[in-house]
Amino acid sequence: MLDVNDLRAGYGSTEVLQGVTLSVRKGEVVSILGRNGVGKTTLMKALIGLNRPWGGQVALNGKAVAGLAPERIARSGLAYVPQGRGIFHKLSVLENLTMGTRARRDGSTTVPAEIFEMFPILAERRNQLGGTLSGGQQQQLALGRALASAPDFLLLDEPSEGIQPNIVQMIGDILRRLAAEKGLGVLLVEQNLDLGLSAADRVLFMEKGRIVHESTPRTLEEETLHRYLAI
Ligand SMILES: Nc1ncnc2c1ncn2[C@@H]1O[C@H](COP(=O)(O)OP(=O)(O)OP(=O)(O)O)[C@@H](O)[C@H]1O
Repeated sequence: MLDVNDLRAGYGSTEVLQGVTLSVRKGEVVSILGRNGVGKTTLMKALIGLNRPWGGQVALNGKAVAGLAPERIARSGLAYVPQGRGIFHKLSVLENLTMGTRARRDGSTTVPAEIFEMFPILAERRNQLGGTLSGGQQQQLALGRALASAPDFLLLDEPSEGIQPNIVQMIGDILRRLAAEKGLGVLLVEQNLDLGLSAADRVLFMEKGRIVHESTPRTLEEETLHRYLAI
């Protein structure tokens, strides 16, 4: 579903992504783990078009999307939950969710009812300003907004950052469900090993702008965590 080949990107004259190659199948959850600064966020931004790739290919459902504007990539079915959530603080919960529908391919601007079923707190607080929600509620809003675009594929950058363990677990359960029931492909960048391992079918380790190791959560060896995460 998502095929990335030899992707390169950076800032100024510094190449951060030095040839990332990976693929994620329909219905699969893949985690990317790696130390601070190895390029995980840069990878997310290059995939969604916020950083223009310097080279390489990105294909979504077989369609080449590298170098397209973020809006066009979003309309191709890729949704992004950024690090820090990126919600609109001065807009209501419902308005935030409606922003997500802008990337829908069917032109609908109605927030799907299933988003409120998945996140009951968003239904309860639909008229409240985004900025007044707690961190965990904002993270649910960011995920709900991404899902409002009815994507085929979801990118998440550290969704567990700064939120309570019970919400982290809820997000992990939802990602698994979306993959299993809707066939969504999910690529997740995480520092939180619990979420990164419990939600994933496969785990990729990143170092110096490349994917250097792959494992399944079940077969992962402690030595690998030590080597790539210094744990
Ligand atoms: N806007 C920017 N301009 C210049 N350099 C940047 C910019 N953003 C990131 N970098 C640099 O690119 C490298 C990779 O950063 P990136 O944020 O992708 O890493 P990361 O693996 O996501 O780390 P973290 O877990 O800390 O978010 C780092 O050396 C960082 O300092």
